[in-house]
Amino acid sequence: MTGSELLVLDGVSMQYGRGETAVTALSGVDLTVSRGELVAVMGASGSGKSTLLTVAGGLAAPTSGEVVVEGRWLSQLSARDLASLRRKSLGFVFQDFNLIPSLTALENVSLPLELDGLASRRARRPALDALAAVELSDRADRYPADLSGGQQQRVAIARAVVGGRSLILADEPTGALDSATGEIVLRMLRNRIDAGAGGILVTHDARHAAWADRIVFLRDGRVVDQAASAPLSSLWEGAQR
Ligand SMILES: Nc1ncnc2c1ncn2[C@@H]1O[C@H](COP(=O)(O)OP(=O)(O)OP(=O)(O)O)[C@@H](O)[C@H]1O
Repeated sequence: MTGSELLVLDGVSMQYGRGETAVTALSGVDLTVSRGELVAVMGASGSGKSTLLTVAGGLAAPTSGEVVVEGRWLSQLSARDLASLRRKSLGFVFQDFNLIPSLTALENVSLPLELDGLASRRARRPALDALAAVELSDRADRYPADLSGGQQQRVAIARAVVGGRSLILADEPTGALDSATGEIVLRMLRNRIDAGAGGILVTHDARHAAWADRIVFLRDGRVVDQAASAPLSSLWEGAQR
């Protein structure tokens, strides 16, 4: 490792169940995500995309192989240290936003910091900064129900990066949004990555994958191809002309 890697998957395989009913969801996956890098993961339904995020985020241990987040081998961590690393280093963004309806945008973004033991008074400033970065300062006191889908997803991105969380794992974050709103959300995600985070973006949409630096294609749990996204985005731009 060179030190700029936020995430390394080294020969990661994941099997659900045992015996005849066992399903191999990932098979020998090698993947690195560095600071400032967004990697899109594409593949058919059932190809292992969500499993890859689950394993990368330390939510499940792989059957074999190693996951290294910010230089720390997840297999070597106690359950407590793993939970702490997840809270401090990782941010998840889901298709359905997953905001807490009874909390304002600001409170939703503050929550991970408060769960980490920061007094809510002290969590306010970094939470406001994170909301400003997704251009939602003026919506800080609104509840999720008063925000559009795109605004809710931008709050979710703010929550994912608040307090210097460095690795963003996004599972179809644009799935519930129309394509123009999806583009705005991806631009915000891209801005956060350019500011020094790193991320994985699972998407079915090649136009959205074009926001990434690299695209990894999964089939039956294996990485079958990798491409720089530039040719894809120029293809798309060409098609728009
Ligand atoms: N908890 C589980 N128990 C058993 N099998 C599972 C479980 N989760 C996923 N699988 C299986 O593992 C394989 C990969 O699933 P996964 O959800 O990672 O794929 P995916 O590419 O994210 O699919 P989709 O695009 O439909 O969300 C599939 O065959 C799926 O049925």
